[in-house]
Amino acid sequence: MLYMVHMQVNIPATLPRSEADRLKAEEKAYAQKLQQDGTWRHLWRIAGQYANYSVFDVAGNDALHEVLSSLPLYPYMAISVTPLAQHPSAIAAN
Ligand SMILES: O=C(O)C[C@H]1C=CC(=O)O1
Repeated sequence: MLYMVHMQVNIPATLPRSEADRLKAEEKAYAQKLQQDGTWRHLWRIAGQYANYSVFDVAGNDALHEVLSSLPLYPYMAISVTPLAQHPSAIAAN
């Protein structure tokens, strides 16, 4: 199943820079692994925001929750999820 996910990152100013940098590096490595294995299909920065729109391809709600809650930056994210269905006028099979 495909899900569009909006992630807004809110790292508190009280978190030490070294810890924030470590979490960002771990997040990048994990995000790239998930892109390589096809789970994280799209990752787009929202211009002007520390936020992204992503598309995930996972088995269902529980699998999506497992992936999202495993993200290193998860404790500092506000996440919203939109399930996607096929559009009858789409010419591409997704
Ligand atoms: O930067 C972000 O949007 C948050 C998160 C998503 C991928 C990644 O590397 O960090």
